[in-house]
Amino acid sequence: MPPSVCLRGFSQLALDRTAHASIASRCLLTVPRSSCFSTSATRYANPNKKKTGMVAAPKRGVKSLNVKKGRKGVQPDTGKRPAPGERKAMRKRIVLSNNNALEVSSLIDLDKPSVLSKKNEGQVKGLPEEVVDALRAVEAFKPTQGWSLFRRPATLIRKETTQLAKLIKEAEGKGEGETAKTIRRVVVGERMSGKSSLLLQGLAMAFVRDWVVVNLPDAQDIVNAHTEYAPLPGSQPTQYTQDAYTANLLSQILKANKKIFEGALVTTAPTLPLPLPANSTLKQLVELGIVNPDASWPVFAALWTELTQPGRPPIMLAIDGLSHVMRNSEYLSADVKPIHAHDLTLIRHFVDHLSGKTALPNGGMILAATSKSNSPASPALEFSIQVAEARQHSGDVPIWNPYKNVDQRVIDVMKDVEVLKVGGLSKEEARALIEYYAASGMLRAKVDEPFITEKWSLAGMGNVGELERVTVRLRV
Ligand SMILES: Nc1ncnc2c1ncn2[C@@H]1O[C@H](COP(=O)(O)OP(=O)(O)OP(=O)(O)O)[C@@H](O)[C@H]1O
Repeated sequence: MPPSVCLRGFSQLALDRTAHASIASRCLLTVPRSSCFSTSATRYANPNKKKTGMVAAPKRGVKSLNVKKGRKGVQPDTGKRPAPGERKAMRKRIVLSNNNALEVSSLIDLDKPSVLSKKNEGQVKGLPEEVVDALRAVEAFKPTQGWSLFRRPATLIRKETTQLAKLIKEAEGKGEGETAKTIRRVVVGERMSGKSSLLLQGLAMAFVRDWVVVNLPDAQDIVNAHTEYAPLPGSQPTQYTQDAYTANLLSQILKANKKIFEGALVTTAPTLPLPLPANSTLKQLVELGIVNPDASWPVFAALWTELTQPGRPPIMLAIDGLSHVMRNSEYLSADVKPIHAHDLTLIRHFVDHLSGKTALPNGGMILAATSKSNSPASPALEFSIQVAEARQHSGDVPIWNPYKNVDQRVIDVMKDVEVLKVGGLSKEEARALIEYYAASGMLRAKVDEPFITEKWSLAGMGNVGELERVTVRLRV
């Protein structure tokens, strides 16, 4: 008698075989001529015809399973395309309020009697609502600046702001024995040191003091060949007008200075290509150029003549991104030669004032800001700035390398312009700004001496843009 273990083994084997047989028979029923457990025999017997045989090209418009275009799983973008100009509008969008920030109850606005006072130094001051509107109209706010972080626009009055305020006072010439002056300055400094913001503060002070403000918000827009241009008839050497840009500039000037223009009558007899009714106001004159861009340059010239008549307010003429206009523009002349930026009428108008060739009889300021983030190379401007700095600090005046070509037109414009250098904030200024950030609820940290010292050092000894970045933009 075989042992029971052997019998159990045999019976199990028999059961398995019957099971295999039944599965095999089922497989044979469904897939004849192919084995369930090994496909190799079948594969060798029927080699894949697709690899060797010809496949008809997929028909156009018919989705073929065998033809896949692009990466696997990537769906074609069927979203709505942005309308022309929509992306630029988004990029240039200015947000001046943050509803999540707290209202700072201690914030006092700048006002006409005290705006130029030295007492404001080291304090954060609010910009009055009408000044905010005017600054917005002249595109003084930049999308890269931190306005969208706070409840409403406010700015730190730093020592450079006080210097600028002193110059504005000097330009007004309202003190005893003083006369109105034309002050010319170029704002220079490190990247994000607050040059554009200082220019904005200058414009704000001018608005508060009821000056006429003309701002060329971004020099790049004037020279990058994005706007139409045409030679000015009778100009020698040829100058070029930019009608669309000038008409838009006139509309910005009108929005920002509406109150003054509404109350001032045209006193000269300007030569215009279109008739102007008798006893028109400056507002009507400007509107003529806005509605008829072809007449925009003669209207701008006529407006300037009007503004320089005796008894008119002082003028603030400003530009941001100076290096863009201190070189050739992107425009080409009729003989396909680059047009120098100084041959564009608007820029010519600006540089004539910056160089001191034309003065402002009622006083005022020509203010230009350089940029370190968006500035094309202008060796002549950089050299002129170095010379001006050396002159002001009685240092060694650098000498131009005689083997290098120089843009003499730039050197001539800049030859006696002074610079206003924007440095780092002092610790007291940094404290005032950090305390304002904390009061706005945008900084949730204990503000004490070690904290201020740490942030001031992290910001490269008080670089205001870096200070903003390491405190409120990073959310410590
Ligand atoms: N007086 C100020 N009060 C408050 N914030 C300021 C002040 N000045 C500058 N800032 C902030 O510092 C940042 C840099 O300022 P701004 O854009 O004026 O620098 P910039 O020197 O013009 O820079 P760039 O060289 O890159 O053109 C901005 O976010 C701005 O909000």
